[in-house]
Amino acid sequence: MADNLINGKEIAGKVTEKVKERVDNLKAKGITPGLAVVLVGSDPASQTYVNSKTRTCERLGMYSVMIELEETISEEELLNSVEKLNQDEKIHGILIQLPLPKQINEDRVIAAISPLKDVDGFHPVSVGKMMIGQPTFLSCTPFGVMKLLEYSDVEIEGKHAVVIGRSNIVGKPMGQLLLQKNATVTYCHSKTKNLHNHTKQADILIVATGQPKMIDSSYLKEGVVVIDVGIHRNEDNKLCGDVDFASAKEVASKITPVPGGVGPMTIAMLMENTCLAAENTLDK
Ligand SMILES: NC(=O)C1=CN([C@@H]2O[C@H](COP(=O)(O)OP(=O)(O)OC[C@H]3O[C@@H](n4cnc5c(N)ncnc54)[C@H](OP(=O)(O)O)[C@@H]3O)[C@@H](O)[C@H]2O)C=CC1
Ligand SMILES: Nc1nc(=O)c2c([nH]1)NC[C@@H]1CN(c3ccc(C(=O)N[C@@H](CCC(=O)O)C(=O)O)cc3)C=[N+]21
Repeated sequence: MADNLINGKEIAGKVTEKVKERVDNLKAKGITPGLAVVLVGSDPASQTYVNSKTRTCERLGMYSVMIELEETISEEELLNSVEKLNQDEKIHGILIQLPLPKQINEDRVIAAISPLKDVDGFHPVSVGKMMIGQPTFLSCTPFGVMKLLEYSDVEIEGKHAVVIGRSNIVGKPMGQLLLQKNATVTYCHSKTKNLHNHTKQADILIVATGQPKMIDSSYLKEGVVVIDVGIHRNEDNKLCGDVDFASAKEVASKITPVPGGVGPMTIAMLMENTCLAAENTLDK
């Protein structure tokens, strides 16, 4: 049943094509959108994402720098690097790859990013604006999921959307964006009782639990749209999501795979946000 697949890779390609046009327009005006990716330590998974971000920048003709810092760096040193990037006119977007090592307070580092360059949408100013429906940088993963739904002609208004997960970067903003499109939203999390009862009511189910293959067809209503945000790499280097794809695809009307679902969209939205950050400097 390949026909119920939501092809994130393909949709991300369409999104980045549009970004490319905007990049070309900006370049004609003398501005090259620039992204700085800060990577602390050498976690191989993080390295993969970071490489793919800088590669996509190159493909779109954007400027990108990768700043690699030692695992043992102090919070103060990291804050100094962030401040330098805040001041750097060639840099329009700053992404600090999470998680950070234990000695560093993530909240303080995120708060140090200029909200004008917060292309991840993690800064409290961006989150606050999103909550009250003002234009701002939206967190790339939930923003990417909204784009996936839009491109796949999934109706949201009046539908029951169930979000499993309530992290600040995925679950929480995800529910808000669906609410803004007039879905009825239920949040589930690790303390939720009778998870099946909630998920069985979902017309749209967003899974961001960080638990490999946790959601199988027993959690699903026939015809549900399933979006799998999860990403895990197993022993033999194969990727899987938080959804048991083989089981869920038999019941879902539409479903995202892993890889090739939400992941590529996260990167596409990061490019769009960086382009927007560069466009915003024109208005000043
Ligand atoms: N594709 C992409 O671009 C991205 C993918 N990811 C992936 O998405 C997934 C979620 O990421 P993230 O939000 O950062 O993860 P977190 O670990 O921060 O959050 C997981 C959430 O799931 C809830 N949860 C955990 N176990 C259960 C359970 N058994 N039943 C119900 N709820 C549960 C937790 O509840 P509680 O709050 O009670 O602890 C928590 O709210 C991960 O697999 C991650 O790798 C993340 C970012 C981007
Ligand atoms: N500040 C910050 N911002 C992030 O957006 C952020 C972060 N930190 N920390 C880690 C998570 C994870 N994340 C992914 C991005 C792309 C893919 C992606 O493109 N995945 C491909 C597969 C890539 C592969 O082959 O490994 C796919 O799903 O098809 C996955 C995961 C962003 N994150």
